[in-house]
Amino acid sequence: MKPINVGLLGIGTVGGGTWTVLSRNAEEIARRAGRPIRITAVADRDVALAQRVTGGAARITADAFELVRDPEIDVVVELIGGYGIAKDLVLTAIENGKHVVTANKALLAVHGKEIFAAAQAKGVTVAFEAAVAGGIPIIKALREGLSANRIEWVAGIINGTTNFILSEMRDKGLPFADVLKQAQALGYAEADPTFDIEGVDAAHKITLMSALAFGIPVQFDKAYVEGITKLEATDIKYAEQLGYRIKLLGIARRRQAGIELRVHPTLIPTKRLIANVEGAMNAVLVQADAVGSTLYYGKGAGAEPTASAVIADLVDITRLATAGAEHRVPHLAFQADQLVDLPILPIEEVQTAYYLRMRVEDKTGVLADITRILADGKISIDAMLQKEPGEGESQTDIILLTHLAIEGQVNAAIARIEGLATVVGKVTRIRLEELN
Ligand SMILES: NC(=O)c1ccc[n+]([C@@H]2O[C@H](COP(=O)([O-])OP(=O)(O)OC[C@H]3O[C@@H](n4cnc5c(N)ncnc54)[C@H](O)[C@@H]3O)[C@@H](O)[C@H]2O)c1
Ligand SMILES: N[C@@H](CCO)C(=O)O
Ligand code: NA
Repeated sequence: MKPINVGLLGIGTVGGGTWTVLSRNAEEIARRAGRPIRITAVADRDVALAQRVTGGAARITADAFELVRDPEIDVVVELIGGYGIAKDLVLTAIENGKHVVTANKALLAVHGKEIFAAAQAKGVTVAFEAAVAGGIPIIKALREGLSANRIEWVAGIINGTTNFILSEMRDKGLPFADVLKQAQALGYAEADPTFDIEGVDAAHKITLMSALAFGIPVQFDKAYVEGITKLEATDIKYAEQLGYRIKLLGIARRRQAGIELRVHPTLIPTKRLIANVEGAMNAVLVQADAVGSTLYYGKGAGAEPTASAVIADLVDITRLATAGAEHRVPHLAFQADQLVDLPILPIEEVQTAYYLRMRVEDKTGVLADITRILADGKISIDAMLQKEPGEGESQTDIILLTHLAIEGQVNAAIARIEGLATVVGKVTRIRLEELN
């Protein structure tokens, strides 16, 4: 049968992996897709790299625009990254009637509305399994596998770089900067690693999952984003003593008043499976009304795991090209004219539990003052850890875990606690999710 012709934009980490896996498993992939899938042309500004990887088995160009307009190309795979040129390339490919596969979560989280609308109007597909949790088929699960359910929440460890950093810091006591360098060398980190460590990459991914889970538009600008750069080793240690691990979690949760969409370091009970996801591994936990909770685990970054998702999308598109466009699955799980505009709740209205650490003068009555302030704010305490002052010290740490509370009220209580003469400096506040 006539092969489907793929034009590959960018042959770096993921592009290289895609080339390798597609070459290695060509026969088996063709048996699944119904037709051979061939990368016939590659555009990379590093022409020498493209020649090295392909060994002359594809046409190479430095001009990506030439490739997205090439009438011989059926599907464009965009693996350049970023919101810049990638956006123009994807829109031009769509305009030229080509299906698109991309791993670019930044592009879709920020410009998804425009890109999906353009694809819908043109009758082509933009597939993005690789954009969320790399090789884990979470897009397919949310879009197809769980389509009977009312999804309540999605929570995931969806950035390999930060999970790798947190694991290595905890287990080996290695400094942050060294571990970040390792993550970059292993090909996990984004071109700009601040996207990883400041939580932006995870926010791109949870934004996409929130659209798929709740049938809302893609709204990255409304996500609350907090990374791991301010996390202190002391809190990782105290959390362990209380039976929790700290993970950078992306959370999308349905509430009465709207949707919570947030990324931040989070205490999770160590006994939960997801708390034991270590290194560059990713995991996504989905709570839905009929099936209950389901957990998806695997490699969220790296050349071949990400290529696995890119190629699965290529297989879907190849089958679709044969079967006819009427078999298309909606990009965001819900029909394009059925999206609802549920508000994204501001972070002050979010409801979660909290870990609070404060340094206090070791005097009687301190704890009573603190608990009174919390009670005034309708914040109840679930657990407490009070350290003995060190030899010759007059100050000590108090760590409190709260039950569910409204963030705005917790912030107000923290301000009052910090105003107490017996409380030294700032209160450290980390959110906590029981995930049950
Ligand atoms: N690396 C991962 O583990 C991973 C996982 C999931 C998703 N992603 C996403 O996949 C995409 C690619 O990431 P990567 O890690 O493979 O990046 P990379 O930097 O390794 O590869 C990008 C390639 O694009 C080429 N390129 C850059 N600008 C170009 C231009 N204007 N024209 C032509 N070629 C150009 C570069 O020369 C390079 O070879 C990004 O969107 C990234 O977020 C990466
Ligand atoms: N930089 C990303 C790549 C996968 O999307 C991560 O570390 O998870
Ligand atoms: Na995926």
